Amino acid sequence: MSLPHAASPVVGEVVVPGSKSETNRALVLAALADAPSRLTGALQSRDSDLMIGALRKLGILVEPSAGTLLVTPPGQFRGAQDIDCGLAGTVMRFVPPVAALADGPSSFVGDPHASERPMAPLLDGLRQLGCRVTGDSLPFTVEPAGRTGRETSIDASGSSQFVSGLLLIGALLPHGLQVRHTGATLPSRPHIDMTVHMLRARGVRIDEPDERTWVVHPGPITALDHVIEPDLTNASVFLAAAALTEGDVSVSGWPEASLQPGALFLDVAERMGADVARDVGSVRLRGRGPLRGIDVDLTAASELTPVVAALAALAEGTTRIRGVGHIRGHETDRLAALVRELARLGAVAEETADGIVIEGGHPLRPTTVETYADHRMVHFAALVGLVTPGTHVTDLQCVSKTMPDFERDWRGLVTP
Ligand SMILES: O=C(O)C1=C[C@@H](OP(=O)(O)O)[C@@H](O)[C@H](O)C1
Ligand SMILES: C=C(OP(=O)(O)O)C(=O)O
Repeated sequence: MSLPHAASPVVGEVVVPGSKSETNRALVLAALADAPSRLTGALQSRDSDLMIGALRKLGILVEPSAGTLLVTPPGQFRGAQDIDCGLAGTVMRFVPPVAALADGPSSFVGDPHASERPMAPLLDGLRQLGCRVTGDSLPFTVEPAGRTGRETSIDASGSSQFVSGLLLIGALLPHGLQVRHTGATLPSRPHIDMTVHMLRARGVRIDEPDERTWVVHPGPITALDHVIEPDLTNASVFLAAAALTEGDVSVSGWPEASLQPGALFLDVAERMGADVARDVGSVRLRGRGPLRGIDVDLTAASELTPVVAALAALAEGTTRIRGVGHIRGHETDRLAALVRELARLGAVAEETADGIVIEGGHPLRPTTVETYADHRMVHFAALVGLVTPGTHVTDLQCVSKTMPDFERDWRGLVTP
């Protein structure tokens, strides 16, 4: 599948769909709440469809109604077989804890590569709460037997989603829940903060006695109608197009304050030399000539790595991305995938223990970029393709994980 080349600077305004992270949390919290909730602006994509499918199997009612989703929790969750997680981290890490509240065992399955994604710390956490769990990666089963524990100690250096998944159900456990992170590093902290924030907004009391401990007090999760923000990590792809082509792109609906780590892209782009104007309700990025390589720690926002890697390959000088070793466990081993595809494009890049170093400024040659079923590898390839005519991808379909209309919106922006 060929990707569009930008014959002139990319200029335009884009509206991106709802945040995957917020949508899937809002769905789970609505399922756990004490009454029905209405979600507005929810993402419609493979990951949100998988979340809805998984929750429906456990007995939750999700009904589209006038452009919103009405979510009705069941009186009692029911155990279910073959709950499909696809390749969605939020489904495989957030739904098993919900299944731990069901009336019987549940089993979970996923895409072939999903079995490579780390699960053991979350499943250990459920075991510490008293569940019987078979398996340490997909497929696995969760049996709620004897769920009386209150304290969990887990190593969440592989994914912040282990912490978020447990926190989501904490208030509904008889004695609440304490989660303690034992590992040396903790990625994607803003995503944990998003979980805590959304729980607090629903009346849940959570203490954070130190940087690695969360205490959730028992009590109801109050139903809340929720308006979901646009997905800022997905927005970064469109903004990056302006950075690369001396263009001018605005994203409307940009929240004034957001816990999404995608918002950190604006700082990265500024440091690389783009002009960013933050206005009320929108953000505008203008490219101002060649970008420059930077040394950047993306521990908090590792989702941005493929986009930043594309900019780095086309920037002057060296870019070092640190703090993202755990993305070897994302949709694919993203560090290996990026290094391999950058080499195929003629760029110079190497993996480090916790990231990637990319030497910019080497002329890229057109090639067919392998996507490894990873939506963000399509974003990477699309950005390279803007300035490298003849770039193709093996599979565009995988963008449907979070942005089914990516191809339409991208072509609409690049070749209006
Ligand atoms: O909780 C979430 O919604 C997410 C947390 C992060 O996971 P990791 O901590 O595994 O990076 C992020 O990369 C992922 O895309 C979404
Ligand atoms: C890591 C990602 O997804 P997931 O929610 O499947 O972990 C991502 O979207 O970049």
